[in-house]
Amino acid sequence: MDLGNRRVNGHITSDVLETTVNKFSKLSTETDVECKTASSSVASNKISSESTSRTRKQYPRKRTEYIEWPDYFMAVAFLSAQRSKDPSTQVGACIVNPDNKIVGIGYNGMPNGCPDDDLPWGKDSEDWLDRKYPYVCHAEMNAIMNKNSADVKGCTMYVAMFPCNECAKLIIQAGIRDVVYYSDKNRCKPEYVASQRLFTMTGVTVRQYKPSRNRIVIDFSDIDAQCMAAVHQEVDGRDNNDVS
Ligand SMILES: O=c1ccn([C@H]2C[C@H](O)[C@@H](COP(=O)(O)O)O2)c(=O)[nH]1
Repeated sequence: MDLGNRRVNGHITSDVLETTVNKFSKLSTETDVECKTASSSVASNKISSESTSRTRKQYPRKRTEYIEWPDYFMAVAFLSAQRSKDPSTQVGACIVNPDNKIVGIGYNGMPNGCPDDDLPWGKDSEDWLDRKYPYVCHAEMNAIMNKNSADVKGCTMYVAMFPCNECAKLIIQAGIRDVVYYSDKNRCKPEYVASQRLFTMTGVTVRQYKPSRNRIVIDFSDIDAQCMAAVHQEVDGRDNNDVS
């Protein structure tokens, strides 16, 4: 069945989904009216007025403060960045397929098996080998390497920073077609000018993310405040016992 879904940047827009849902609910209401009309020939006035009110049933409306797809994916990238141990810049990336499924997440960090404490995290040492740059894996690279699907062809990458030239190469080679970034603070540096060149040549679309809200707060007490209070009580109790 053709649901009439429209895609923007490979994503089904929520307004289209809503229209589709409305189409379906209209269809079921019309069917309902037909059934009621047939039965009304044998029913009393009372029954027919009951059925009219039933066809106008008002369901509780959906929640409207839900986060939109782009905010959701960028927030996942930002949350992932919080895993980074880089003291100056934390970057996160989230790869999304055309069905709005997340297929890879990554943040900047040292390669697997390299202890975080044995490598430098600074950027100013005189000796290049004593800086973080030769060692750290970029968020984009990690997101691609961490993919949980066969490939990431035709996907969109949401990333906290405009990708550098090395990441641009990886993005292109992996078949990612769209990049949505948040910060462009480095864009005038040569390696970022190079990435823009590569993206333009290969037709990878790049756009800056404009958040529809300033903050997305994760509050563990949102779902079950009582549970949260109980957990705190338990932790406080344990702390008090430790002291005595
Ligand atoms: O496209 C990029 C560019 C950089 N990163 C990472 C690499 C480093 O850990 C930091 C940059 O450190 P600065 O101190 O800001 O020079 O960001 C990345 O993941 N992706």
